[in-house]
Amino acid sequence: MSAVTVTAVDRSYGDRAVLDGVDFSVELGEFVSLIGPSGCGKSTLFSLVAGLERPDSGEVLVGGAPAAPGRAALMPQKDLLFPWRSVLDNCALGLQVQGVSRREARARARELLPTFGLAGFEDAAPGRLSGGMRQRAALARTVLQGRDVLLLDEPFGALDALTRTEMQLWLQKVWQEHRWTVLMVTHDVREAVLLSDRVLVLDPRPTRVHHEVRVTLPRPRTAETLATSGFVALEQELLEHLHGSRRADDQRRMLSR
Ligand SMILES: Nc1ncnc2c1ncn2[C@@H]1O[C@H](COP(=O)(O)OP(=O)(O)OP(=O)(O)O)[C@@H](O)[C@H]1O
Repeated sequence: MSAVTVTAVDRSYGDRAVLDGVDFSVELGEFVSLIGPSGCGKSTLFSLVAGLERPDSGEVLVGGAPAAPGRAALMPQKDLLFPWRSVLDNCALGLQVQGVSRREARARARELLPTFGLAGFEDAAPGRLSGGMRQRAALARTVLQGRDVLLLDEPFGALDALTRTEMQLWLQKVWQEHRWTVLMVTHDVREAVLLSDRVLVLDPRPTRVHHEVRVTLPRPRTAETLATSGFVALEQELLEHLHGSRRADDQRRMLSR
């Protein structure tokens, strides 16, 4: 059984079709990335998998059952840490919302924080953390919810290039240890290849998956992997498909004028 199955999903807003026949699946413990141009419906797709919205037609299954709130944990683009709560209390929040007592939620968060490089920062206010640390805290809060699937929406988009690479390598390490099932949206082709088992390219307006790349590069992938011919070839293949879909999108827009 797949962790996530999206079958023939359509979604429109008014008379505007955003998703049209989207099909894909994510296997248990797999790391899959979605890439596509801005505004192509990635966040809409995430809302459907998170069970926050329903498709007009088609089916979204998480763990074999229809998507519903509470099956997948969503880490939004902005970290949304509350400035007035400590790092520990921010991380515990996801569990408290599920009805876990504050004491128990804090204990579980305290246990996990060292893995996320946040030992010693439990009582700090989020404002004292670097950008990378804030993202690790937001990810800890997401992971702590103990859901079947993690949905990461451009988790490192706001970080500088050096911190971003560090965070990607760190995420790969903790993912290899824990084997969460991850579906990640990113605009960064390099990030997608570095982290994923498979990368799906979305063709916009209306959106569907139009190309899939399987990344079989051995793990752990390192900073050196980025320069290998195998890595560069995959990056190139994805860029060609991404630009191809962008060109097709421009043509469609020209024709509809
Ligand atoms: N609630 C809504 N009502 C009307 N239109 C919407 C709604 N939500 C999204 N849209 C439209 O659907 C399209 C897809 O939006 P969505 O946010 O899913 O794209 P995205 O790929 O996540 O964008 P980005 O990469 O910029 O974050 C956009 O054109 C957007 O304007």
